Amino acid sequence: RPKNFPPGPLLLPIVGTILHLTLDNPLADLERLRKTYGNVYSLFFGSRPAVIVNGVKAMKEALVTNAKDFSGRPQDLFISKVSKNGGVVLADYGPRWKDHRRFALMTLRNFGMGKNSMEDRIHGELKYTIDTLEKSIGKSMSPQVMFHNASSNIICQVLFDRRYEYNDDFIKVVIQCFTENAKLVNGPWVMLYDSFPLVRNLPLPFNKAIKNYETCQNLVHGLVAEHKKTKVTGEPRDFVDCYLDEIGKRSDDGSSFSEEQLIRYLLDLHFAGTDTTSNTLLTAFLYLTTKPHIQERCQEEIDRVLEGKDQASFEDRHQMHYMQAVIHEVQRVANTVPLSVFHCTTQDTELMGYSIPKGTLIIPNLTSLLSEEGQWKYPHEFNPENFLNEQGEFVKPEAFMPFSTGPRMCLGEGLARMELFLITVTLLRKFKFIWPEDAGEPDYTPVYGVTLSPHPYRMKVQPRATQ
Ligand code: HEM
Repeated sequence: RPKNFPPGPLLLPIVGTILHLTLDNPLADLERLRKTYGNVYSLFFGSRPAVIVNGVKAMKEALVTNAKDFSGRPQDLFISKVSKNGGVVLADYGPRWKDHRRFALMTLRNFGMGKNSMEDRIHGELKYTIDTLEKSIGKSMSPQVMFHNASSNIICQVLFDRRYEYNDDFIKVVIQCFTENAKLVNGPWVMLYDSFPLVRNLPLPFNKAIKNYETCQNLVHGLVAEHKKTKVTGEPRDFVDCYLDEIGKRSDDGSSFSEEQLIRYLLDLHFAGTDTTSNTLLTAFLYLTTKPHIQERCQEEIDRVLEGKDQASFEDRHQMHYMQAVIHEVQRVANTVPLSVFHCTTQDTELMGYSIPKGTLIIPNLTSLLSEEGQWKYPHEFNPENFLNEQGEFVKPEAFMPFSTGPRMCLGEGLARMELFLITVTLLRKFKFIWPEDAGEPDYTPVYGVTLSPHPYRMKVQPRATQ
């Protein structure tokens, strides 16, 4: 370890500290190491040094106070190879990332306003979700495909101005690729790829992720080609049109906006906006279905606040303290992006008194915040009281950072929060969700990957008597 580098377990030649991790799910090991070495410690993936950042204090010092030093992205990991360093999620800290991030935030904001607002798009998609659930009344159904397609369609409407039927081949292929890659990318084979350059050319399972990415790239390429044929300059229908207009505007200044970038950017946004939201919704309905007293209390609040209204609006959340607490508690236990997206130091820097050289891999362990002792009333159980004060009002503890923090924080947070609220409230208002008698004990342990997801489950659906 370099001088004054964060401590960590014994380093072995060639393997580094990799033997301290269970490669198919290292989360429990990372917690065990935090207990031994403190909130800032180091690991070596082969010869590559990494610093694991845990707990609110260290996370804020790194990602907010010293944001500039800690906002890079490593450029030589497997995922960067898969996406050929394009897009925004994995772009290194610098002008290309900044320009693209600003552009996406502005475009998402513009599509959030006006007549065909984001709320309308979400409610539009909810009609199909409701239809799917109505067809399942009296039977037990698996909600996986439904929630993946709903989240995917909401972002597809913003990106491509279109939605897909739930059995459409395009969307089936894309979602299959996304869900596979979400598990491959933080999985054991990729960990080996990132740690040991010698294995990179072997025909190991990580090559499937590259193929999946290429498949999606080709499909999206077709959509961009179609847009180019039909678009009218200055009258953007969606994100693709806005970006193509932007390429036109910036054609002379050596800009980083290009069609190749656009395709990777679309895949980034589509993936980042689908797998995360749908896995959080799956977690929400797993808990709501298996904890009927919580479901009923949400429904009482929803009925009271929405009495006489056709549909929920995002503004209604301010009158729904309990519902808000439940959704946030779902996000806390869902821990959907457990190790965030890996960061990297942009220059030699310091963290909690330790020295960290430029180029060090930084792993923000968001898991450590979401169950940090001292930050939560009930860190290790599902309990909406974690977000309620003595008066029963909704409060958000500072350790609630499922979207991370600082300049690289999730740029889809606003959209994701709106989706989670409107979808959960609308479905709970209309239906009662029941855990099937023959389904056995619910399994709350998540399946590990770059995103965590619940194990597949089934639920029964009944129309609500009040509807
Ligand atoms: C429950 C849903 C979601 C969760 C929990 C989540 C969480 C995260 C996290 C932890 C990061 C990494 C931040 C960092 O590196 O510090 C991230 C980045 C990102 N997310 Fe989300 N996300 C969600 C939904 C969305 C949606 C709906 C979109 C699409 C609009 C989106 C787009 C992005 C993008 C583009 C980045 C990269 C930002 C950058 O590198 O500058 N996310 N998200």
